[in-house]
Amino acid sequence: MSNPTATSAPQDQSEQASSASPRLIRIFDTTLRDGEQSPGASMNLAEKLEVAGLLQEMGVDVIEAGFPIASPGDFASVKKIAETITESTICGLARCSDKDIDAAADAVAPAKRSRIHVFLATSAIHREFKLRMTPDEIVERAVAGVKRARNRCDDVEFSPEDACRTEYDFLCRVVEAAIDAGATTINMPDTVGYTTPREIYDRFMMVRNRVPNIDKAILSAHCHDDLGMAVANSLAAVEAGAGQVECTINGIGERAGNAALEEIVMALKTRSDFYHCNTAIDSKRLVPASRLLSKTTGIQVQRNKAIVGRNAFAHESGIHQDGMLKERSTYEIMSPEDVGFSKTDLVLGKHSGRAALADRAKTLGFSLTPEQLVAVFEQFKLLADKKKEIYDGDIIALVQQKISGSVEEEWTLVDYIVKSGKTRGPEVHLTLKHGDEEITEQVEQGDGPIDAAFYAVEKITGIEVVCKDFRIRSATLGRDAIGEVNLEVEYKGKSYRGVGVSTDSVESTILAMLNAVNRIISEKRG
Ligand SMILES: CC(=O)SCCNC(=O)CCNC(=O)[C@H](O)C(C)(C)COP(=O)(O)OP(=O)(O)OC[C@H]1O[C@@H](n2cnc3c(N)ncnc32)[C@H](O)[C@@H]1OP(=O)(O)O
Ligand SMILES: CC(C)C(=O)C(=O)O
Ligand SMILES: [Mg+2]
Repeated sequence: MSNPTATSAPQDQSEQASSASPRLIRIFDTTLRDGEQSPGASMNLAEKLEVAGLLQEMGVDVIEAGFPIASPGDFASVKKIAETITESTICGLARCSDKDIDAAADAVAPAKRSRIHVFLATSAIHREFKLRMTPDEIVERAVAGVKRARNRCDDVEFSPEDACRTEYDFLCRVVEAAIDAGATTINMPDTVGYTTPREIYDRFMMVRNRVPNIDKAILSAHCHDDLGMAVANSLAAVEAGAGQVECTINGIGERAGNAALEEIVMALKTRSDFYHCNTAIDSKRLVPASRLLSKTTGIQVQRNKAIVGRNAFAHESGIHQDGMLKERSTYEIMSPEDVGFSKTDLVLGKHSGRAALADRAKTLGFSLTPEQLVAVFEQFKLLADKKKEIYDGDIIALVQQKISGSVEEEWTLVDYIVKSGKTRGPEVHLTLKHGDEEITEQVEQGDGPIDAAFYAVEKITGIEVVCKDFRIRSATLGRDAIGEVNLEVEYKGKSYRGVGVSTDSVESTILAMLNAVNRIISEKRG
């Protein structure tokens, strides 16, 4: 069974690779079949049609629309997709059994381009324990299945299930027989996600070198993610000459899932210098497709999921943000627009630095002086220690406090303790700083903790005011949102403003009050 003409260099059987033109890798999407085998991922007909429509728009070469014998609903949806989708090949799965193959053939018949995918396990474990068949019976059954499918459709894919745990000699025997029987694509699945990149590379090369009629079929990889290597294994198969990769949106699928389509596509695109391959996929549709599938199945992707996760193009650390602002390629190997995100996200948080803060403030319409930036940054870090994420509303509040509230800080807040309850009056223990001196007062009066905080500030600073207006608003959403206090006080017939922001509304009040007091003092001094 050796092939004397085979070379050891990877080459696609469908389109000869040349150093000048990249090799086209066919994308076979099985979201609607293997993906749907994911517990909790069942979709109804309308949902499947919507997903199939997006897959077509995206440029998927083959859509495996379902397993028609599985249920009348599966049959109906494969048929409807076959009637509706015109650009992609529509494929139906079948066991090597007459009724499966006939159902698949009937379901895909209306398609402009159709494929029947027959499979039969070949590994010793599956032969012995699941199918209870001898190797000869397997070959005979595979050949009969492929022939029956080929009688109904010109495009027949055969999968020796569990190929990656099948003995080399037997795998070659089955593959050769299936191609002789009319299979045009040979898919060698890693059904249980067991193989490794180097091993699958060797297996694909071995089949290409030893199966004499291998040039009559396209080789395909179908990898599962049980050990987290589905994408790496698929790409290793491509390196070994596979011309088709089977994958799913978001990597959904049986158990730990299949190779993620978006990762395969972007790896081939981003590293075209290495793989010298491309696909027909419009990568800008990857994020919309991911979102549609999550919405349809209710299965969300994790934030740090490659390509389509919310954090895939988000940077929080100051050093990275600074690099990104100077030159994007310092920390990004792909552009977010290329996969369908609107832009890079420089998330402001406790790891951010001045460069990102200044940039965000500028985007929000504030041009900060170096001194203002230092002051806002100090407040920002204090806030970031309290809050998980800092939103634009938080930044606006902080900047406004520093810009509009900017006044020499005669009195500053050191600390406060508030006690209050339904059955007891408020009690505020407040410490303020004046020059080098720290002054503490305990106040037990007022209609509530905010009123008591007012009294405490008045008592320590000796400045008694009449409150004319007091507004508190949440600067952002969420339980940890910062509260912004804006107040207007009257002192000796004149009005003064005060602004304070904090995640604690009592602290916002004290800061706003101190801001007003400092204005009064500053005006007194002229
Ligand atoms: C690796 C994969 O992803 S393979 C695809 C897996 N997907 C699914 O199974 C989803 C849809 N499946 C179903 O709805 C059902 O399993 C059906 C309708 C296909 C079959 O249901 P049932 O007839 O009740 O059989 P059941 O599922 O219990 O067992 C599978 C039978 O198929 C046989 N079988 C498994 N693979 C093949 C094959 N490729 N060719 C022929 N027979 C096969 C098994 O040996 C078993 O036969 P047995 O009943 O004689 O022991
Ligand atoms: C049906 C086959 C291709 C399969 O899904 C697998 O082996 O994982
Ligand atoms: Mg599978």
